[in-house]
Amino acid sequence: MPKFNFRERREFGDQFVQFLKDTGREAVSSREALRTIYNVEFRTRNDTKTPNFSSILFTLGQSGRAEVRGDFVRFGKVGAAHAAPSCLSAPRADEVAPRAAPACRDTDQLGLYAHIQPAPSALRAEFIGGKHGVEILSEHDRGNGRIRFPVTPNEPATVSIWVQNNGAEEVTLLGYRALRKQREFTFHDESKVTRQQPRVLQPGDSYSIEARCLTQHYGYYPVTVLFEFTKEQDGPFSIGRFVSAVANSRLAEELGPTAPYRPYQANLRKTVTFITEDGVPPDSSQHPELKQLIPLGFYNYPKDLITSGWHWPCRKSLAAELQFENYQEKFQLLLHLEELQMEVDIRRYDMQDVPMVKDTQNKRLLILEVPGVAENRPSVLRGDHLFVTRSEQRTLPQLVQYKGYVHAVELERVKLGFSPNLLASFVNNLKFDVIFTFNRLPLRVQHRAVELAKKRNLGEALGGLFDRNLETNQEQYDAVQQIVTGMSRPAPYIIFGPPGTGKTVTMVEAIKQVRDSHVLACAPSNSASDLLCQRLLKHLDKGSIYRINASSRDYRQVPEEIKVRPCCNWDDAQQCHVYPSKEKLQHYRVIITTLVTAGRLVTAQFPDGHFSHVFIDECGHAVEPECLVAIAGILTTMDRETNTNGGQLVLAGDPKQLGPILRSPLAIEHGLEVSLLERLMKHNSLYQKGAESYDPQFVTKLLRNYRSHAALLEIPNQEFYDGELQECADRLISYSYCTWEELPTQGFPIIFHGVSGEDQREGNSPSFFNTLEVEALVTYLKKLLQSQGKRGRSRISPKEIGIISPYRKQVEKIRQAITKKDGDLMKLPDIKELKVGSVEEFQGQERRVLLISTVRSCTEYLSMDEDFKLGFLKNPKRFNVAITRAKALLIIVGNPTVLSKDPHWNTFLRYCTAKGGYTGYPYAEESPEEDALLEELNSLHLGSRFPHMETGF
Ligand SMILES: Nc1ncnc2c1ncn2[C@@H]1O[C@H](COP(=O)(O)OP(=O)(O)OP(=O)(O)O)[C@@H](O)[C@H]1O
Repeated sequence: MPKFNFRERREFGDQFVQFLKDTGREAVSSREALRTIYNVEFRTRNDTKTPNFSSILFTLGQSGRAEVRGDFVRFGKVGAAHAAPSCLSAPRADEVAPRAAPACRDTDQLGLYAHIQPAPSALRAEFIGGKHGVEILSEHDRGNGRIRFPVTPNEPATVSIWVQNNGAEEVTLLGYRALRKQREFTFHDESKVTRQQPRVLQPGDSYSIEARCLTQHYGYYPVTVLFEFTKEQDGPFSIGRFVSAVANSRLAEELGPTAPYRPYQANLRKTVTFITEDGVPPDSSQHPELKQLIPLGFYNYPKDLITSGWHWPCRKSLAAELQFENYQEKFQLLLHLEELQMEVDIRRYDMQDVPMVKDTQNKRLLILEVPGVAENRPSVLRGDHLFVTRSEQRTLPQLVQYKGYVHAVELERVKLGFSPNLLASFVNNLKFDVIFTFNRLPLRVQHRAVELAKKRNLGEALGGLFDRNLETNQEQYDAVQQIVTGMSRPAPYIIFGPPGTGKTVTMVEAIKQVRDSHVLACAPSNSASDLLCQRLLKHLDKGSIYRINASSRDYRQVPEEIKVRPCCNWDDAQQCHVYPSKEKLQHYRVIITTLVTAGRLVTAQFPDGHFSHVFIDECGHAVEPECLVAIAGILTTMDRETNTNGGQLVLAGDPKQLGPILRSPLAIEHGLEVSLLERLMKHNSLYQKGAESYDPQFVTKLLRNYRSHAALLEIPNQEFYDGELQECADRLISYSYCTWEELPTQGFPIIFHGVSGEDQREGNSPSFFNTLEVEALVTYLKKLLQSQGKRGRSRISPKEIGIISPYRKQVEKIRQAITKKDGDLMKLPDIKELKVGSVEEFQGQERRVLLISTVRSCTEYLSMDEDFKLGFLKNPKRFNVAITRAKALLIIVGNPTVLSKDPHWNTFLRYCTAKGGYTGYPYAEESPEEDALLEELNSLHLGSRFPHMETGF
């Protein structure tokens, strides 16, 4: 190997950068493209010997002349050596709670916060940096201390790592070792260097060490290697490298990142004055039949909420216990705080210099590509708006900003209606800077709801916030009878219990039985509202049910059953969801909406007493003001003297399943995370357990599980339900996979398939994906769907299978694999009915077979910051929901090492292993020796702690 010292390599690097500029290619940022230019053009210009590409790139990185992240390279000064990529400045990690999540439902949760990577700390630079002239080099250098090479299962792959002394004095190599053992890796060197048998490296010497990887499984195998040295006057020192081998299947390769991950860049916009020109909204939002009689205020937060730093009087209001007196004030403040956080968060999606083109089908619309919109990043729905300014005018002190209304969202692009002025001067590919906004409507209807609650004196309907002296009725009725007779009024009736115990079924039965009624049935998400509608359709005359979708809802996501028996507000002629007049709506016995869309009924001002019942399913999943949207202005409170016909509120849910989704850590800290259901059950004596049971006048606890095989209930029962849950499922279904040939152990219908995958990200999406897990899922799906009806097993159709993944990006990749990449699966006629979604989208749902891909995997270990890596897999409620959706078979695909760091997942993993359900990548619990890794790192004289160093950049 030719010997070049650091200075020489840097000079060659500088020449190469100049060469790129001279040939007009300074903007090339793909590492592989640059390597080709270097090898094919630059190196062959003359006969001079040159260092290899990896080593000059490494040197440019070291000297602060290039930023290298995976395949992405940017030349130019990046500040000090090892400068951090310009990571986001806001929101800071400590500004958002790890458990917090965006307010938009049915979206990926953690992914949103996953971008908040700790900056690549100086400690990492210190760990990987060359010292005393000693460098570690490899052909497979990927920058930032990473050496990564491909491997094929069952074929050993070997790469050389060079230890090179570019200094002026001799140094001694004392040895090298993997910090965390990785059984796939072995290391070899000619002299078998050890402390007892060290190797002296004279100035200019190189010494080669071979890293060899052999694996039987597809996977990502990372190992952190420490090279230890000593030098006469300077004493001992060490240099680290993150070595990894990757065995990818073809599918995994195809699904890999489409663009290098670019984390959010702080926006550099200066303060300018904007003149706004309004755009053209889509038709349906202009002339609805349903008149808007109660105006909806804007409820903007007071501007001084930011400037005064919400010290006083906010803190006092927040700290105060919730009373009916402060009900409105406290909830409105919490909603303002939540909105402030949403404003901070949405900024990361802003774009600069993006072209728009005219829509060829509708010349009045412009098309904007928005990468990430398909996965709700940013969440953009029909009727929402955004602002654009002309990029070339960016530096002007006064700017015209054009408001564009979203007419349609199609995959990665949106169609926008702008002012005629902009259209008149528009030419295709004109570039714009884009500022996204979020829809404030959900916040506004919640503000109005808490205001109405106060005005209409709903204190008692909200569970007797201050008057708890309600007469109790000791008679034992079952839940349905209680609801039918309305005995709990004015207090709400609560149905609660573990998953699959029939809460929704009980609610549907009660709705069926309440005669002479007008019912509003709601749930927080579209999917749970659809479920209510689907179940009601089985029992009620379809002419008596009406499902109102928000005008922004994508019709393609409405379940077929609701479309086929048209009982929803889709208008074929207008091709949009419409709001019929109040008079028409009053004829329906049951109206079903999401909680937020119920606000539209409030605005329409139905006559007092029109709605006799409000049923809210999955109530624990909504913040209290959100529940209130479907109550305040809808139900009148029953009063024994003045209004005996007052309405009945029925809430169903499980406080152990998913709670409300919030962004603001302040709002969470001060109670917005506590749902109405949870607050009533925790703090209201009516709903507390008496000596033996709950008072059936107000509450029913359901404990018989009609959904799942006993093996599936074991862990949730033990971890969350004190063993009270009883197995009552129909065994024809729940035992239907007990003899499936793919089960590691017959009779135990759970497969825990260990995959040593890799966390990946692409483009500007902070969400993670893991293509090796997709590969494993696809293999199981084929086995399930292709070999049907064997060994007494009933046939299964795609609609009886569900796949859950906590990350939006993984959901997208799985869908792609099933419907576009895998030739066998995409051919299946009903494959589109196989639901793939986040845990949120599966709350309340069930499938005969359920697969879960947990995504997060080991990356470069330097610390064991498992908290960060696990992210929202760590949330017990999410864990509980995910593993309780299956009736007969549950398959988990994930990394056991990572999952075992969470107590619940670890219990589950141990359980599966003990029962013989574990398969895939061989996994053994970590030895205490491995757990001592952190201590060892801390003893390397590289600083006192190693937080967050494992994350890839
Ligand atoms: N009394 C019953 N007899 C037989 N099957 C029942 C009974 N009650 C409910 N089921 C069935 O049990 C399953 C779960 O019911 P349901 O969805 O209502 O439960 P849930 O408590 O709402 O669940 P989750 O908490 O997951 O939302 C459904 O398949 C339902 O048909």
